[in-house]
Amino acid sequence: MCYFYRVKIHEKYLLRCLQIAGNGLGSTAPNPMVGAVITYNDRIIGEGFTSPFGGPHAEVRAIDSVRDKSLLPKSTLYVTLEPCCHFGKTPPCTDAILASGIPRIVIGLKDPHDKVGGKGIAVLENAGCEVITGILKKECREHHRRFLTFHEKKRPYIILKWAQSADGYMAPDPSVRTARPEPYWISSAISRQLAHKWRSEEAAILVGTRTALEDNPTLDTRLWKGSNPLRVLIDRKCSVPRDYRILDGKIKTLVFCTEKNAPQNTEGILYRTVSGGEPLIPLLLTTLWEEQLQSVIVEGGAKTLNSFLGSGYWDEIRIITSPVHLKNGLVAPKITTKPRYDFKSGRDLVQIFRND
Ligand SMILES: NC(=O)C1=CN([C@@H]2O[C@H](COP(=O)(O)OP(=O)(O)OC[C@H]3O[C@@H](n4cnc5c(N)ncnc54)[C@H](OP(=O)(O)O)[C@@H]3O)[C@@H](O)[C@H]2O)C=CC1
Ligand SMILES: Nc1c(N[C@@H]2O[C@H](COP(=O)(O)O)[C@@H](O)[C@H]2O)[nH]c(=O)[nH]c1=O
Ligand SMILES: [Zn+2]
Repeated sequence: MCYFYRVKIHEKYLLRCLQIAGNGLGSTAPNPMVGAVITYNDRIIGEGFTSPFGGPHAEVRAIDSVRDKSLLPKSTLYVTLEPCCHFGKTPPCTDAILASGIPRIVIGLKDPHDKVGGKGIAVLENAGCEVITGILKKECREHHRRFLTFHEKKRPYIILKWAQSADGYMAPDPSVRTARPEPYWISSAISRQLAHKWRSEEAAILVGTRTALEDNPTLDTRLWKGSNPLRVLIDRKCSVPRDYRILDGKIKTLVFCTEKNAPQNTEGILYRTVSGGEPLIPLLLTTLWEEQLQSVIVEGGAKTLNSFLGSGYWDEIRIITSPVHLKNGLVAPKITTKPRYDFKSGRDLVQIFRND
């Protein structure tokens, strides 16, 4: 069979791997959301994606799903990321692959994890398997971008998100707001549901001090089915009252404050001290990395978003623009690059920007 035709076949099945791998979004971390497909005679005979953390990995689920196991020694395994070769919560996937007798493995990307990093490929090759790598590399990098950023840059993947009016404001003039702290909704109900879906896909959600004080936000996923991200609050002086929702302890919350203001940790609320003098963002990101948080969605306010933008610490921006005009208020951050893509969410326009 000609080389190019074979590459096309490999691409076709790796695309299917990527399609099913997305089912793991928001549930597999700290494991990557891998997709695996097994083919025999150009026909899919098994499929699997990574289980929620602690459960079997994609390769093992794909092998388990094959009805006629006698076909395995004549089949090909496709997988978006190099199979693991170390014991975590589950045994190495390379053991399961070798035990199954699968002779050919097509891998999208080498795993940057310290414990893998090419060792999985070496184990398979040393056992006599044919290993083909580098197919659909760009697409696999895109799919595994949270996991790759976490391991390669030693920080979480950062998404900046905000809603703005058609004339570029994130909040109206304070005179328009209620005395009680609560969010001022600019985006439509359907976009707010979308924002909760986005929250469910990330490991952490972060807001600045004034947002916590002025909105008293919950920062959960109540409008979507999925897990709540860990909440992160920047509050150097510990000025947010203890009876505010973000400090209710119902969702694990990290509060960044200066040492002299740090109260005792309580169940669900963990204080992380930062020195007053140093730039906060790099310290904060290192702490999130140490906490094994692979992604964070920053939901404002303007000052917080601008501090991420200004220091270059962002990977993705999601702006929801409503057709409503506020005329004045809190100015939203300004982006000079072009969006990667956009779409309508009800009456709102959603724009997605990327930092690469
Ligand atoms: N439309 C939308 O999508 C959203 C709108 N909002 C609105 O935005 C408003 C709040 O925004 P804004 O006033 O800009 O305030 P922020 O919520 O961004 O909080 C700013 C404060 O947080 C602390 N902080 C943030 N980043 C850093 C940093 N890098 N280093 C040190 N401290 C930091 C500082 O507190 P300190 O100086 O006290 O130490 C700073 O003054 C609210 O009215 C809210 O309703 C909020 C979120 C989303
Ligand atoms: N105003 C505004 C947003 N505001 C963000 O949502 C937070 C409130 O979250 P919750 O308390 O969980 O409902 C708020 O503090 C701010 O971070 N989000 C949007 O999608 N659209 C909007 O118009
Ligand atoms: Zn594995």
